Amino acid sequence: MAKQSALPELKAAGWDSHSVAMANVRFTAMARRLPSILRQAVTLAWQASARDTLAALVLNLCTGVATAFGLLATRGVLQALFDAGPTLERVRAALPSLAMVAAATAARSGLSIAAGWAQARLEPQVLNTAERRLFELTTRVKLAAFDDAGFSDEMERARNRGSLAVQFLVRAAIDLSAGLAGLAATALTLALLHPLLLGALLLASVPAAWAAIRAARLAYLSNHAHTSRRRRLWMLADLMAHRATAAELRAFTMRPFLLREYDQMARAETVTELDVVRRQTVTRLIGSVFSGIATAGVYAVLGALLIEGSLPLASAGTAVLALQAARTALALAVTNVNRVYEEGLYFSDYTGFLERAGQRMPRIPAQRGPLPAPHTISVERVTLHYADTDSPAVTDASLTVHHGQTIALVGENGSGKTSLARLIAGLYHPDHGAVCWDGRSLSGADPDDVWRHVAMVSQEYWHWPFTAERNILLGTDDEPADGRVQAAARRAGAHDMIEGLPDGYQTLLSRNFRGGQDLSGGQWQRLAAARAFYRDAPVLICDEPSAALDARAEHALFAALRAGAPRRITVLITHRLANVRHADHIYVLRDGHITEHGTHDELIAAGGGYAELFALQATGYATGAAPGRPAAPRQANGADMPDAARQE
Ligand SMILES: Nc1ncnc2c1ncn2[C@@H]1O[C@H](COP(=O)(O)OP(=O)(O)OP(=O)(O)O)[C@@H](O)[C@H]1O
Repeated sequence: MAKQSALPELKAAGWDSHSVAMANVRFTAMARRLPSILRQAVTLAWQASARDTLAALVLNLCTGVATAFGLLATRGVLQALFDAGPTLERVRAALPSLAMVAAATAARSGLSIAAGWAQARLEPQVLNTAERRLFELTTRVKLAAFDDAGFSDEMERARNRGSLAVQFLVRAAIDLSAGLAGLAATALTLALLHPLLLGALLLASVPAAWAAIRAARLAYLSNHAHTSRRRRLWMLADLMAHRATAAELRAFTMRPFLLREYDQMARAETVTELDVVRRQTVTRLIGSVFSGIATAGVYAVLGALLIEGSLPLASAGTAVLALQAARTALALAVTNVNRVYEEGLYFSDYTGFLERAGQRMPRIPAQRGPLPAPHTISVERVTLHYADTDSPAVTDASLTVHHGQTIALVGENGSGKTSLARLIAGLYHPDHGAVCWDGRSLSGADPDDVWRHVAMVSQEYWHWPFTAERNILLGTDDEPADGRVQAAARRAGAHDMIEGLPDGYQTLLSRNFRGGQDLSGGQWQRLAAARAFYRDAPVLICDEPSAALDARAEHALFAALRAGAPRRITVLITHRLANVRHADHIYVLRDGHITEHGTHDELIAAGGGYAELFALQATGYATGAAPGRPAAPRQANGADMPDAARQE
């Protein structure tokens, strides 16, 4: 019996309902939507490059005019050839029209090539514009938005398919303009030959257009319904083919489990896709049958007009050619109506995301002048609730810290230390209470203004795939010439390690690129600390800055932090309590509440939770040390510290 998937069912997110509703609209409503999709596509293309958009559209229009011109010239040729008289004279009489046919054909080819060139130039510009607009928002939205699973899903759809859809949509819209121009040209020719033929042609176009739009809708609906499953498939594919997971996957013999999960998802996905393909094929088949019947009807009308004598033979011959050209133009138009509609649906994911991301932007206050570096940070009875969680991560917490002071946040896992630090740094805003820098609430400040003053060594730092030097310079536009990078690396104990890399500071730190190198966890952490030292910000937040460091590096790092402390406000989070003894004030958190606070000595004397945890750790280090008494320091002095930890 097949095993059940170990992963929980995915729920549809609330934000999704609008696009489900949109995708479920009826055929007529879809047809009504097309002009608005086209308008948006042309607007975007115009913003990317007005010149190339105009060129592509006008050149396609001119191609259509050349087609009509060519067809009407053909009628002149046929009229001359079907006239009474000797053959040579008839051919001679047809020559001017023949020359016009040749000129129209050459013009049509030239114009169509030029239109293709304008379109080819336009497409990458459109993609860049669309992506740039997306990334402007994703790098600016409130951090809290990323806690909402729906937002991440939506962002993924907009990023992976949505921005590509913009490019495809513009391509389809311009191809559609070419198809429509061709269709208009042939329609005009037919209308000039006999108005009844035009009506018949328009009727014949309906079934093909219906089939195209319905097939597109089916594909979108299926894709839409399975985004979550596809994400899970990609996630599994990533887990099975990634350098970072390769070792753990083997050590925990996870291969059968992951492959089984993959099989289950892939099977369900294939069944769905085949179902969509079957329904699309049936739709296209019905469309083709009706389209064929309608075309036969058009030729029947043509025959009737000819027999009745209301259409001369030369015009009938031209009408046959025009109908053939109309079929080609119709096929182009219908294919691209299909594409425009389909891409328009994905495009709505993109525009919808832009709109909703726009609503999650931080509120920039009316100008109050730049926020100066804080002398005092006060946290006033703050409570923070993450999205989709039942209980708050921080509850009614208050603290104050002044320039030159170091505070430490300690407590068990999940007690709210990182969350409180994020509030202090203005990365999140509290639901209740306020975080104030010199009396000014961060909720009313420009976030960039706040972060300018903050350096952060976070618990989960990213391995940025840049050179070692750029990893330290991150977030600055500095030209690294004055030795400050090396000085920061020395303070973080990273200089010797970087010098030992094949290209020193210019070594690319990513194995995804040729010649790139990777670092150990501790080496990356030193680099993260060097980045914070380089930034030399007035507020320094260190969240478990030494979790991956060896004892010597850890000692050096904390010595460097202490040395620089008088120049800034330092917020320190660590589970190694020996490192917080020097803090001016220690706050102990439990379940989001500050349960104790004071200096190390005060907290030890109080004999509460901090004293208990400290004693527990101390006994682990000092064999024979009595619980409640600190362990002997691991380094009596800084003599064997790497680099210049005592430089600050
Ligand atoms: N982005 C988030 N979205 C939802 N819940 C979160 C988020 N970040 C943290 N939490 C939850 O908030 C609570 C506090 O987390 P926080 O990371 O602040 O704890 P911590 O004290 O720093 O823990 P640790 O010592 O393990 O780093 C935890 O219950 C955690 O699951």
